[in-house]
Amino acid sequence: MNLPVLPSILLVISTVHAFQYTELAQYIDSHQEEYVEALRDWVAIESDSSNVVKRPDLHRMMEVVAQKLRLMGGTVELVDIGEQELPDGQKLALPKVVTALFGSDPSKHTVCVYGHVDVQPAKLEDGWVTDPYNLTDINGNLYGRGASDNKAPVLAWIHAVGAYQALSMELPVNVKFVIEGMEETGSNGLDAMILAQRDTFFSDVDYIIISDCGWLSRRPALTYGTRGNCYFFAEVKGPKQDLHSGIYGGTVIEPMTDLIGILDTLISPSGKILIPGIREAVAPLSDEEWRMYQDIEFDLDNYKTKIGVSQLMYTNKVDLLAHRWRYPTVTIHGIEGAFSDPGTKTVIPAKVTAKFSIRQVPNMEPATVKKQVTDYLHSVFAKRKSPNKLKVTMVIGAKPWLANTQHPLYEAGKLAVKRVFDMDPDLIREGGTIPIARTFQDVTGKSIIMMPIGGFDDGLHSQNEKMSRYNYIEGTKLFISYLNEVSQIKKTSV
Ligand SMILES: CC(C)C[C@H](N)C(=O)NCC(=O)O
Repeated sequence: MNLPVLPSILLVISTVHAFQYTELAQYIDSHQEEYVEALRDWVAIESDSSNVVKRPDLHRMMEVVAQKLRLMGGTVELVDIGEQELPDGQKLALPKVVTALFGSDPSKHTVCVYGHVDVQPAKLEDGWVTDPYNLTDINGNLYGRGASDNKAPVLAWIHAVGAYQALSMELPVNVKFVIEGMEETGSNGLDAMILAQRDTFFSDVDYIIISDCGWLSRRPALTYGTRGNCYFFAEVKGPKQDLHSGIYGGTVIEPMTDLIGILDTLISPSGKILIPGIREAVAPLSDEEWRMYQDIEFDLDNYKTKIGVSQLMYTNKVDLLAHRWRYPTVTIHGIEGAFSDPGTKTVIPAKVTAKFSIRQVPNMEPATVKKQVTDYLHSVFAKRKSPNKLKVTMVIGAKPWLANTQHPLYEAGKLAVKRVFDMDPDLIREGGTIPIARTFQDVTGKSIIMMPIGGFDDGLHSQNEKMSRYNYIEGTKLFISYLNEVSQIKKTSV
């Protein structure tokens, strides 16, 4: 006799959800300026994790995050993750990791949102049009270091929770946060913290959500893979101090010449990695992957124009996407000790250290890569019969991460994107690295989704990094909607 009532109950439930979203979305729109101001405050903190001089700013950044979450009534902790040993042996306190909890209803799913608030270095003289630490709105784009990577996405998650609270709406899931301050330099200390808290903080976490990446185009995306990264220092040491190149040039075997010589053996001009064993380890591209890449809308000419190059390494879409996402590559980032100021100093640098990295993909193993690179560089160096000394160290060894796109987390993501943007998302991989993604997966055994809100042209790590207001604000609505969709996932899904 109760049966006829059922459809009207369903109608009521779905109406309530639709109503909630509209109200929440309106709330977000009407608080847009406040959110931009919050981002301005965060961008103003020079939380550069690679510069030891900026470490006090980084500590302050973590305090600011913790305080914001405390003021919202979260259960917040600043977790001490110990010290970092610098190359000269000096010890430096790592920025504390902020953990927070909103809600602990055992009948609900618990999601853990991971993000970071440290940034890459940025100086006006690098070619920024605006002060990198003064958020500047130009035509709806918010320029500032860390705006997209990853301060706005972290704030968007916090604001999504805040909107539910402000409207006295119950959060559809329990929400935990893990916010760190060392992502850009390899997430030092975070692996150990996750391992230590596996059976406490992480024990009731069902799913992990990361929003530390970007869309491929103007279409929203869900990300199911990231490359890892092995970062190396190769130091060549010669004379006891720098020398005049006129007085001594031609008589000494120069460290820089040795270094450039060995660097030139890492990768061919056409992008072929020359270190034995690296290419052989890579999982072959499957037919299914090929089809997925083929189906993605991606304009190579537009890509070329955006980054300002006349020619790309590959001329077809599938090859280009595959080499961006799921093949390794070698990048030489810079040489410490080299003369790089304006002017014409005539010096023979006594000690030079090259910094290069190799992006990792399945089935590469950082420990194996470390040995392959070290052995190879020493063998190439030996052939030069140089009296100089070579030292190779791997300073970051982050593994790649790959998710199952059939998991209900991705279905929920598609529904949330559809609701907010009225279109289906691209399913993409990311060429960059989120060092902790794989650790989360291996240590907690939980499923992860990456839900980017950054634009395809945000200029991460580059001059004039930005986050558009549109992505920031609509992204916040996406997170609001996603929390609701995740709450609908059947409790049995791992
Ligand atoms: C696009 C990346 C995944 C963003 C991430 N925050 C990052 O920059 N990681 C370090 C890296 O070098 O990839």
